[in-house]
Amino acid sequence: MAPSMSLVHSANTLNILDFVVNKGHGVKGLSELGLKTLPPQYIQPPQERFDHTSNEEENKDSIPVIDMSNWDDPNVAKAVCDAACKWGFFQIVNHGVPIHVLEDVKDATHKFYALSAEEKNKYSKERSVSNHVRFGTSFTPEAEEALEWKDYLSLFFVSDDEAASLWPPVCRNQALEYMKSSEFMVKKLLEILMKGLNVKEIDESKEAILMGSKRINLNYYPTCPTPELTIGVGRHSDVSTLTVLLQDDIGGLYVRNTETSKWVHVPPVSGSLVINVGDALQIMSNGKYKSVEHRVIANGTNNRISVPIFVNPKPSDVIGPLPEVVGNGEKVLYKHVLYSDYVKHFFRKAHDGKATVEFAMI
Ligand SMILES: CC(C)(COP(=O)(O)OP(=O)(O)OC[C@H]1O[C@@H](n2cnc3c(N)ncnc32)[C@H](O)[C@@H]1OP(=O)(O)O)[C@@H](O)C(=O)NCCC(=O)NCCSC(=O)/C=C/c1ccc(O)cc1
Ligand SMILES: O=C(O)CCC(=O)C(=O)O
Ligand SMILES: [Fe+2]
Repeated sequence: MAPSMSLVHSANTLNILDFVVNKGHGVKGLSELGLKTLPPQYIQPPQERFDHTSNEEENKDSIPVIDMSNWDDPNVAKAVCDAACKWGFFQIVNHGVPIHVLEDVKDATHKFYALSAEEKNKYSKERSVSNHVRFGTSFTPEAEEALEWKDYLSLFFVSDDEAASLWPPVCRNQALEYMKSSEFMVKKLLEILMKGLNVKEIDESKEAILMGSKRINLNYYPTCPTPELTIGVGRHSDVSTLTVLLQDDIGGLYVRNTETSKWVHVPPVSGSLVINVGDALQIMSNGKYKSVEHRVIANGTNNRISVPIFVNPKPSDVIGPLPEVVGNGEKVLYKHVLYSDYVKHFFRKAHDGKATVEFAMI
């Protein structure tokens, strides 16, 4: 049901956290109230806001767009490994994931968010029948001083049967199809990246540690009354091995250039997927491949969605620099950590840029 006018007029006195978090309206519900000003809970400290006055947007740098038509082309392998070392981010086109699968999962994301607050709230942390399915808002509201202008549905994949019984029916098949059709591409990318580290083949145990678990998030960034005061997602790096990100045509994702520290926009490219290195691969590669800080700005005129697949080690895996990488006597930068401990550490605090990986530093 649409929020009543009395609710709109009493927005100043509205208990924002109750409305957004407990009642399941999310920031989407807040956006649809038509607020003219941003609730104070969302006002980010100046250093976290996007500085439109700086020349960052004029920056001519951009992350590579790599054509994957020929997986066996050595130039393609070089472009992938170079991008993973320098940027930690690249976009791929002609990647083999059918375009209709990408369109379908974007449509399904809109359909999920079009459900009533009551329906979506059945999947909230408090009500969800499983912690493998979670609808939420911001990142970790309990730990954040300022909230992020974003809602999400996070789905941890265990099996088709579990997904069939637990995942929301409006988006379940489309999310599964996107994950399944990306699998070949992910495996090929990991093969290329491993070759670049002198790891000749991905045997069963390597495959498990690189891609033993998967999580898909359906992100929704509603139109914001004063986008310059808040943020869609704060500065962070992913804790995955690799992330496959599908974004729509709105834009707003920025990546830190590791050489200049400037923020570089990742422009929407029709039919492309954004690939980024996560902390687990940075650790396994002993820092050769970079898990790079990124963030998403809030938008004053459009709703935006994105659908990342996080390809991860299994929670029960112990990760550390691979023997093939540090066998030559190079300085070992990271210790071995239980992957689920690492992920819990990430989720228990607000986004804090590149600080998460300190958990694994020697
Ligand atoms: C630690 C996990 C995630 C949960 O294990 P659990 O046994 O079910 O443990 P808990 O239910 O006690 O959850 C641990 C904490 O993580 C929180 N959490 C549990 N899933 C979630 C959840 N999807 N969302 C945000 N908190 C959660 C959860 O609320 C809880 O916080 P707290 O209550 O304060 O102890 C476990 O499934 C695990 O190790 N998974 C490994 C694979 C995995 O999910 N990897 C994460 C890839 S995600 C990634 O790279 C980036 C994600 C990201 C996401 C949002 C961003 O803005 C930016 C980035
Ligand atoms: O929405 C985006 O473009 C990026 C989202 C993101 O960084 C994440 O979910 O980890
Ligand atoms: Fe991310």
